[in-house]
Amino acid sequence: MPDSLTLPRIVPGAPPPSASSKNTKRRRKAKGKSEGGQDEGTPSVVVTPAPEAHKALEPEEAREGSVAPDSAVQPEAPSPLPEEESVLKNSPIVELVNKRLKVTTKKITRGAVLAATDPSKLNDDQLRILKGLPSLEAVQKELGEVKKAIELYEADLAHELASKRLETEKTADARIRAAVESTQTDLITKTSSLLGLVGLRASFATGNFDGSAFFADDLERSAIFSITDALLGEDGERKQSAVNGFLLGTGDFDGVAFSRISEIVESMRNPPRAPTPTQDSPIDASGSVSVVDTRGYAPEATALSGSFHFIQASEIESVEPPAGWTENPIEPEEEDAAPSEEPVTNGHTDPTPVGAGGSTLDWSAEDHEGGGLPPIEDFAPSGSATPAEEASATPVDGTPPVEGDDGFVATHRSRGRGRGFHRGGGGEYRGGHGGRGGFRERGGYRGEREVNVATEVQMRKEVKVRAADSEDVVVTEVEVDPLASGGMMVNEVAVAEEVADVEVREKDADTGEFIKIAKETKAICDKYKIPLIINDRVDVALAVGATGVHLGQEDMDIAQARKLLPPGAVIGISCNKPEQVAEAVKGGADYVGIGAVWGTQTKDVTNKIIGVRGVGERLKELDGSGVKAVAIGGIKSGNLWRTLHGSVSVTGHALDGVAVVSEIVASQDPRSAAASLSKTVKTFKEEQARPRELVPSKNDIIDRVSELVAKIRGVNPLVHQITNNVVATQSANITLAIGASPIMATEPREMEDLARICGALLVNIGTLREDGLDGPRLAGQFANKFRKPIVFDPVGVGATSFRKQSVKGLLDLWQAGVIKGNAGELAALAGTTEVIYLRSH
Ligand SMILES: Cc1ncc(COP(=O)(O)OP(=O)(O)O)c(N)n1
Ligand SMILES: Cc1nc(C(=O)O)sc1CCOP(=O)(O)O
Repeated sequence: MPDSLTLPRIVPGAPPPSASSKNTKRRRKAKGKSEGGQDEGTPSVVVTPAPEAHKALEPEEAREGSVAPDSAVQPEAPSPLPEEESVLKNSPIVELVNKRLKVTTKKITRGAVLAATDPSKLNDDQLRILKGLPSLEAVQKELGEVKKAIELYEADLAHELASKRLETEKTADARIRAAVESTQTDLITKTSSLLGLVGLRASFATGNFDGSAFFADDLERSAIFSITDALLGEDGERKQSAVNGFLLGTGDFDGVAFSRISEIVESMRNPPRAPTPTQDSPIDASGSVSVVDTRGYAPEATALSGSFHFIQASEIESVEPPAGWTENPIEPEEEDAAPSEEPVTNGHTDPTPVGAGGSTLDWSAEDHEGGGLPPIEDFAPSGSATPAEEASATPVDGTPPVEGDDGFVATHRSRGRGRGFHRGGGGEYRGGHGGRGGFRERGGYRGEREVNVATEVQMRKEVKVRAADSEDVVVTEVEVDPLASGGMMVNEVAVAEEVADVEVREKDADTGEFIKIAKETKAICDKYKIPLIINDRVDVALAVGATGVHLGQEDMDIAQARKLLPPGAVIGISCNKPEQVAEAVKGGADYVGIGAVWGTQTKDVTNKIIGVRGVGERLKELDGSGVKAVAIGGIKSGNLWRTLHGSVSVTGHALDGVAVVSEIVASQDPRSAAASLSKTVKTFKEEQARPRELVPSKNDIIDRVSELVAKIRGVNPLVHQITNNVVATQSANITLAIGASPIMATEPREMEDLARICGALLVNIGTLREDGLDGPRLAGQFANKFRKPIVFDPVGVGATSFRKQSVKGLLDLWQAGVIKGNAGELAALAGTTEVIYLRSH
């Protein structure tokens, strides 16, 4: 029981209570001390003056132990809040008043004792005290009221503060709850995205899902493919960085920001739905639509990615020409015109067959055999936003391209009729062993592929085919399907007509079967006098008398293979890192396979995807060695130009060829695919071999400039400029002054249309911002696609890492015809500090 309840109740006129026990006294003393109550010296019997006898006791009196608590009048203070109770204690003012009250009460008590005494027995002092008793009682009353007022005020204040605190805490709680919920939701979304991405890996691997419609470019495709590899791969660090980046949304993976990777994955998970067709809708009543990706396989019910919704042809909006534009009719695809494949950007591709009566110049027409840029006369004249009438596919005057060495050469895209490319020189036959084989028929392979990709993948046996041009190394790879009957008729033709050599890459078969496949392939190679390379297996190469072997980094070393193989055998080795290339040179390799350049669905690539400029860094290691080089991984006809041109090293070392699997294997027409690739490689090499006029004389320059200006005046080409906002006005005026028309557009959605109608593109990064990068990304890709020259001005590239990264990203994506820069900018691009060094000395 609390002490206060054992305290004597002060009852007016009551006899004094009995003496307290020692313990009670001690307790009371302690209590009194702590609460400002009576001390031991205070008489325990007190009598309140008569006038106050009826008055209910004040709470303070109860608290002080002078009354039982339940007799006290409770102040009308708001009831304390839960937290308030525990902290209620007297404020210093109340303590002060209490002290005064205590002293007054003591005096009154003493006075009360005197009042009960015979006045004649009192001395003067006592009489004076007695006389002052009423005033003391009045003071006590007043003090009691002051105290009550203070307490009420303080209670109010405490209550208000507590309410505020409670409110603040509630708001903070709600905020924390919301933050936790949103983090959880975000985490759940990201985790499910991540799982989706992992699921997608399986789809990529089986070729079940191409995903092209969702990538803005090959860099993005590569990054998505390689992040899926990283997530499932052995490299813990890379895996961790993929997971962290994906969940945190910061940083980048193989050059693509994680924020963009999440965006791609999300758009794959929730692809845009086509609007419900209405009368005005571009989707016609029959539901016939333009198809985004001719290689995007329609999903089977067994889509591996679970939560992924694969875009259906029926969901894709047909693209309407912008209002007010005179769009030339899109002719039905010519029999020999391949559907355009690159670049495919977020949901758009260019389904218009180039040169099939479309509005643009047809650089890729067969007749434009010499490649390169067309003469300026062929540029679409400007003056109105109406796309120009189709210019002649053949340069009007039959003159060679204006800028022959900038790498923009028409890709031969004809398919079906097999016209066009003729193999120059034919391959030097280096094989020579082995008997006849005879491939079994491929038995409806193409039909199967479309309906059941997984089965096709299981059955796929890869044979790689080398460059069309005699001594060159790899260009293409074809497929042998030992399980189907009928052999390799289609690919045999492809091999015969278009490739320089073949590599058999067999991953499933046991030795006996491998040898059988290799023998059959060799029979074809022998028939067409094409070298045969065996991947990984020296024993199989020996067994069939192949021309050579291709070794992986984990396979037998070159020296060992050399000992086992006959003299003159060709030995190639895969290299992902520059030091591996250097090692290959030392080890005596005949060629290196550098990759993977781009993302690929053909193989689980565990190494870094190096991009075209990464290839250049590796090619540098081959300078002066005589060792040949081919690039491999994700090479398609659509990115072959970029691959070849973009990979030339800073020392001028170019690829000798490229190795391609799926571009031929998965093609509807392997022979044309091989022809297209071969022609591109051949033209590239011719361009490389052409002597360059690196430093034209001053007079030459003046002559050529005046010729060019005259031509520009005659044509009035539209020049698309993405430039910095400091010089935009001057650039536009200068463009007008020389007789061309500027169009200063940065909106990504305009880039494809502009690339079709413009004569050239300028990209200047002077005031570029992160949110402005999509424009130049797409502009450059489309300019490459439509063979329009790009002038690139990497303003201040060495100054900041943002500039460096942006320029790297752009140059990894498209091929500029001219890079214009001052010494420092060019040095920064070349990765040298020479200029800075000179300056600082
Ligand atoms: C020309 C060429 N380059 C690289 C490879 C890859 O070979 P490897 O590293 O042995 O990997 P697998 O092909 O065995 O998966 C190649 N086969 N050809
Ligand atoms: C077999 C192979 N080796 C690679 C490497 O990086 O070493 S990439 C690759 C697959 C190439 O197939 P595709 O042309 O279909 O992308």
